[in-house]
This record gives sequence, structure tokens and C-alpha cells, in this order.
Amino acid sequence: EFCIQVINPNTSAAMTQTIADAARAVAAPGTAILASCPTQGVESIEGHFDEAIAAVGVLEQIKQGKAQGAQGHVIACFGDPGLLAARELASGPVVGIAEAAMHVATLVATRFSIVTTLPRTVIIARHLLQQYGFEHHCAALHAIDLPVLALEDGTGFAQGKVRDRCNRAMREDGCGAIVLGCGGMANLAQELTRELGIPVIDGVTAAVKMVESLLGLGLGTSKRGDLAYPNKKPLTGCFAMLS
Ligand SMILES: NC(=O)NC1=NC(=O)NC1=O
Repeated sequence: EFCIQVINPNTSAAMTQTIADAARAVAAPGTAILASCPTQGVESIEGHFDEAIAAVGVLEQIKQGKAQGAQGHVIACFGDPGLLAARELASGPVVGIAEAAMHVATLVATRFSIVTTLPRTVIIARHLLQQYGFEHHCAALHAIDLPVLALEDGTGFAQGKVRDRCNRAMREDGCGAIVLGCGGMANLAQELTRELGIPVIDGVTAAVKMVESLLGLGLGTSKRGDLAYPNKKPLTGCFAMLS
């Protein structure tokens, strides 16, 4: 009985499919998943510049999702790009995969490590830990040092690097759980949880279940204060589609 929009903020069709499949695999029987990505933007998000570009696409997708009946939204990129802006636009809940994975990890372990893609996205993940208040729960952050789209090249090489890095983190960090730091890793969590014997948490599936929970509690985004709908004003040029 719920309709949840899952937005891949990058324009990679392959990664959008990976994310959609993972979301649908955990969605409750009555939950419809609307998976989408921006029509224009950047094929992978690997830094602040990419995130600024992707955030506009996220807002466009939120607007379209609302029109299509989405009651809640997931931002399926580990930088949670455009999260607060999306919450201003949305009436339903909006959950980013980084915050979702971090929250879930704190419920099943006292310390979690993060395994993400590039060294520069480790720094961004550290910023998010501070922003969300999870710094003290995170034992360590690691990068497989491969670009985001290496996860979609079909060789399985990146997936192997994720597995090895998770294994090493579990042995070295004293962490009780591991957070996968990329939307494109969504299909690895179950297998790695079995293999490693500790919770390996993907943010796409965590966020879908969190949005289901929020909807089940009858909760949407607060529209009082800084998450109220944006003040009405003319939007020009390529931003007109957001008004
Ligand atoms: N840390 C990341 O790998 N972030 C990401 N960039 C993308 O394009 N999708 C992600 O999840």
C-alpha cells in the first residue's frame, strides 16, 4: 500500500538497475518502487562538484515522483546529495542511503567501518558522519580506490576488491558491522553478511525499509522551519522545471 521513489542521483542506467533490483528485493509486498535517475547530470558522483550537479537532478526527480504518487523518497547515492533541499520539496519522508546505513549499523553494532569507492569519497563520508552525529560509532573508513562505475563494468573486479576490503576491515578495525559506501554495492550486502558473519549493511535496502517504517508510522517530512516548502519565487532558465 506504499509507493516509494528510489532515485539514483547519477545518470548511469546500469547502476539505476542495480539499485532498483536491490530496493525491490526488500520492499514489502504492498510497496511499489518507482526507480529513476536524472535525465541530465553526471554519470557518477565522486566529489563535491558532482554532488552539486546531481542535487539539481534529485530535486527534479522529487518533483516528478510527487506527481507520480510517490509517498516517500530514497536518495540512492552515498553522499546523500540534495538531501535537505529534497526534504523542503517533499511532503513525505526523504532518506539518504548513507544516513540510513549508518543508523541501521548503530542498531546492530557498537562500531561500524565504511568501505567506499575513492579516497576522496572517504573524506565526504567522514563529513557525513560528523553531520549526522555518528563519528564516534565509526571505527574506520576505507576506499577500494576504484571509480564508482567500475562496479558496473561487468568484470566483478570491483566487487572482489569490496569483499577483500570488508574482510580486512573486519579483522583489523574491531568493528561489529560494515557499511557499504556506494549505491552500486547494493547487491553485495547479503552475500558479504553471510561470508563474513557480521552485518554488512547497504544503504539502499536500509533506506527503503526506513521509508516504509516512517510511512507506517504516518510520518512525513516536517514542514515547519527550515524544511518547510521553498519560498515561492520565479525560477529562470534550466531551473524553471523546478517551479
Ligand atoms: N561514495 C560513492 O561511491 N558515492 C556514489 N557515487 C555515485 O555515483 N553513487 C554513489 O553511491
